[in-house]
Amino acid sequence: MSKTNGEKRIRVALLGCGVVGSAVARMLIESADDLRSRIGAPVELVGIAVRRLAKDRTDLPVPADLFTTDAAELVTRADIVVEVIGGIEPARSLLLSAMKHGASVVTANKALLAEDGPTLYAAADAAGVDLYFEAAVAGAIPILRPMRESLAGDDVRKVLGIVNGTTNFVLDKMDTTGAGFEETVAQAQALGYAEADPTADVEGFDAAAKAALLASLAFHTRVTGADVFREGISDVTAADIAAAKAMDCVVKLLAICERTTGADGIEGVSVRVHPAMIPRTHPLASVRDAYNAVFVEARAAGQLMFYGRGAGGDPTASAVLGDLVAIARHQVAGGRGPGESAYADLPILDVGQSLTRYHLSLDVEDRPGVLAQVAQAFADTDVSIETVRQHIRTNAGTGAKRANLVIVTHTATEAALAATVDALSETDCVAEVVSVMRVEGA
Ligand SMILES: NC(=O)c1ccc[n+]([C@@H]2O[C@H](COP(=O)([O-])OP(=O)(O)OC[C@H]3O[C@@H](n4cnc5c(N)ncnc54)[C@H](O)[C@@H]3O)[C@@H](O)[C@H]2O)c1
Ligand SMILES: N[C@@H](CCO)C(=O)O
Ligand code: NA
Repeated sequence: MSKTNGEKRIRVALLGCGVVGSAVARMLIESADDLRSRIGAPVELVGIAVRRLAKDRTDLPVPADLFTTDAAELVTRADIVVEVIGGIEPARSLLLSAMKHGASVVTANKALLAEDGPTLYAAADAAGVDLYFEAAVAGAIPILRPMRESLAGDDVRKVLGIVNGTTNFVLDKMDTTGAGFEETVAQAQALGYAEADPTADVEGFDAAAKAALLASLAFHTRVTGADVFREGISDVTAADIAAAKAMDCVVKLLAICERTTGADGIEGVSVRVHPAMIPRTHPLASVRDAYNAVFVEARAAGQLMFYGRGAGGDPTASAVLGDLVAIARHQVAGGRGPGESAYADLPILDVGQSLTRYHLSLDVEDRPGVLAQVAQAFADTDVSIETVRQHIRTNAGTGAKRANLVIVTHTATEAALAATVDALSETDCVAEVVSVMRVEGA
């Protein structure tokens, strides 16, 4: 902290002035009086690092001379550095330099934290400063601080969530309006939900980074984005959405983090992100639009649910400002927030050991013995069938008949199901395994 006219003030440097950064700048300026009262000292925005000075930012209530392209210099003269640039570099170097110069850090950068969080925690420890990142997971929803603080005395067993607004928006629109995939992704981008490169959202990288952060905090174990089994939604078709509807289900991109015992008897952490069918009666099915929701199951607390806006400038800025106030209070009153907690150091379980139910759609011949052959492929690979439905289709030209078989399994391991799919592909009456989707929450 520095002093002006004998009054302590907290100098804030903002790195990045995009969707989130501009909302943070606006809130810092417009709520200055309230923030001062809540913190016990005034907060002064001392600079905003941008890539181009020439851009028109006259809509922001910020003096033009606060903008700079020299982020490296800016981080050396702040008490709190807020990073909303995104990406690995230069964000990481800037944050490490900020901490070295004594600043605490607020970041919304899940990609960086999921790749190299321990380096940032170590730098925060070495400098005796705070590292807060509530905005990095599920935007406005308070979920990381509840995990780091409120649940610190409990034993978290499972975290199940919808943590990507863009994909939820896309899947919801596909379900309710029948709109196409590309069209809804473009809409999500225009609304400020999607990342600059929507691949990160659509292919599940964004959700995987968030799952890694949630699992690390929940299970006191280092989990990186690369440890997370990941499938995105780009292969989800209108037929999958219709198949889910026929089962009274919806398709959601889920992040699933579990502390569980694998088939080999070893306790570990299972973290996966993939699309799954969930029953329409499940609370997560009613998470619409770009909203996010996270379920937490803890031994003593039981089930908890966190719900709200997971993306967008203002909601994300709300989480950033919350962190900023927490840190500023520490700077006024002394003390630090929690650092890294990775003492449990549990192994990351292979995805092959995770258990779920599956929905399979098969294109098969329509002749005697087909069902028996298909059932044999399941029996041989130790996967138990729960239901089978068959629809006969007649080719209008040739009159030839084919069947579409829809099979839902009982709970099976991912490894066993993969073996079933291999066996089906080698069964001569099966023309194609059209789709395989996991079924959760039933
Ligand atoms: N948009 C959201 O809903 C949301 C929600 C939660 C977290 N986040 C995270 O917040 C961060 C920012 O996201 P965003 O949506 O505001 O992105 P954005 O692309 O709108 O903004 C990033 C800004 O940083 C600027 N920038 C890039 N490199 C820079 C540099 N070296 N110096 C100065 N400025 C630089 C870019 O020009 C851009 O204006 C990301 O880490 C993102 O994952 C975003
Ligand atoms: N692109 C992200 C922003 C929030 O991290 C989403 O769609 O949820
Ligand atoms: Na959050």
